[in-house]
Amino acid sequence: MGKNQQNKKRKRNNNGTTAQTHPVAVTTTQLQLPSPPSEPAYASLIDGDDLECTVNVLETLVEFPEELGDKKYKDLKRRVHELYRVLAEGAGIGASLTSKISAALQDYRFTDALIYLFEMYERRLPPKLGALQRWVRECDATSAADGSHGDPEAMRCLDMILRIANMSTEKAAGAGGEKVLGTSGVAELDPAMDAKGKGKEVIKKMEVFRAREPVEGEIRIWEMMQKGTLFDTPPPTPYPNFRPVHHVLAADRKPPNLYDSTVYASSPSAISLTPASQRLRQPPRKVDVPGVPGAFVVLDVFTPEECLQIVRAAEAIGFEKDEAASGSAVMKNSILARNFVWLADEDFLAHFYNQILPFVPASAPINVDGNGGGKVRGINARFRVYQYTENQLYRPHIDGAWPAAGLHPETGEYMHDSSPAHDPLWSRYTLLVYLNGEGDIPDDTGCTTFFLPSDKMGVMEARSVRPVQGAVLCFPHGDTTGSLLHEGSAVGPNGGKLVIRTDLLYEAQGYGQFKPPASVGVVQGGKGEEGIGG
Ligand SMILES: O=C(O)CCC(=O)C(=O)O
Ligand SMILES: [Fe+2]
Repeated sequence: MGKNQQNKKRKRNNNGTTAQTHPVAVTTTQLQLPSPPSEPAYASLIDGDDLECTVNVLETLVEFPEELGDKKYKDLKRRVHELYRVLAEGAGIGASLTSKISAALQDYRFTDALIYLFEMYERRLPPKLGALQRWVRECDATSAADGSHGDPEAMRCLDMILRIANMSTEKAAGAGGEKVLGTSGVAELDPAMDAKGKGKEVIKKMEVFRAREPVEGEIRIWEMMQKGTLFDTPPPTPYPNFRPVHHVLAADRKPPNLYDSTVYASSPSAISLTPASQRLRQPPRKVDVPGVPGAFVVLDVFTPEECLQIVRAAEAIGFEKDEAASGSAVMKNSILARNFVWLADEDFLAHFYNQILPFVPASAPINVDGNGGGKVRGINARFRVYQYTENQLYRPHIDGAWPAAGLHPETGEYMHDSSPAHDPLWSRYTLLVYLNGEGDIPDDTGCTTFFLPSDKMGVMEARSVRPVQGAVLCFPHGDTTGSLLHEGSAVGPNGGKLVIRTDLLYEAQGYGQFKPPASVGVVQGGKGEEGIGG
């Protein structure tokens, strides 16, 4: 028995009971006859020596933070993180600020929101991922097809939200994260800005990133769709090797939608994969996205012919419209793409996974709260194939984590979360497969654009990635360290963009109590939910 446990036992034996008290009515007379407790009230739950010992440990770690790199502190770090949140929320500061920020954003009171956000940032109060995602959605700071960005005040709020989201990584990342810090350890407001944050450019547009220059052999799928040449002969109905496995009525979607949603499962021969010997450009290779930590493109994962087959299936079966019917998801001015929800078959998934496996992180990063660390295990079978036409976009958001969708092995029933309880899988990275590229999308439009805090408070860097046919863009999402704020930027005149969104799955078992927040990953879906859990 350890010293502290012995102590605890000794104290209990002395009293005969624990010091736990029950609420009793107290009269003035009783108050005049105090019997001072021999120990402070916390003795009932935490032993005085235990407490002292804990304080000592924490003091030492504050003095020697490099020690925290050791794996043995995983549990401690997680608990401290939870304690900090409880403290902040218990004092009512975090909770009330969170709701004030939400209310201000909902009412377009961006200046008020900015003040509360700055307070949250200065106090270093850690918000929950769900709150961050909601705020980002409420800013609705969408840019336009001409490249102009959203309301400058909304963009400034986004900038502050990003800095709040990055607080824990700044501390954890040391030098790597320091670029957003001012001399006091907290980024400072730019003196050139007035109280409303006006008088400065909000977005610093960086050069568009091309993972590769245009090459021979690209298939202009959008052009074919426009010209009516996607199919040589009218496609058969029902479309071969695809079958509906799940249908949700518009009103039952979360949040309610104006349109129903159907999931179509493919069978193994649905997409015929190009034999290795006939692949013109291989093998796949990885290119990091400059200035966007954690984001990279894997080129030539799919051939142009494979991309074409996917779009043919989606078009023949039908892209569905997607518009939230009520609630805050009825967004202010965003125009959303249409989508086709495809539950990919094992063969296709295995091919996709093998193509990207050499380039993806073998294990998920461990967050400051101790979550993460699970091994990479596969790709989420639930694909959302999106089709954006001119001016359509996907407003800025942070993607949420998702479970592994699949079919029940015996009943064949669609399961939103198909991984067994003893071996849970959750996503950690977003995968975006570009089905078309340069030839179909007018110059520098229709990119996936990341927003990052610059070294000036109130100014964000916009870093756009140009779609390249058959390439896959990968980046961290959910509560993974370094989750990235991004948008599907508006497509220019006469253009069309086709892209698949899915996720990279990691083991969640045994790595903290990782579970996505309630608003994330538990919704069934289309784009309406994406602002929350996309
Ligand atoms: O279309 C894009 O470039 C981005 C799509 C996206 O962010 C998503 O599906 O989560
Ligand atoms: Fe996204």
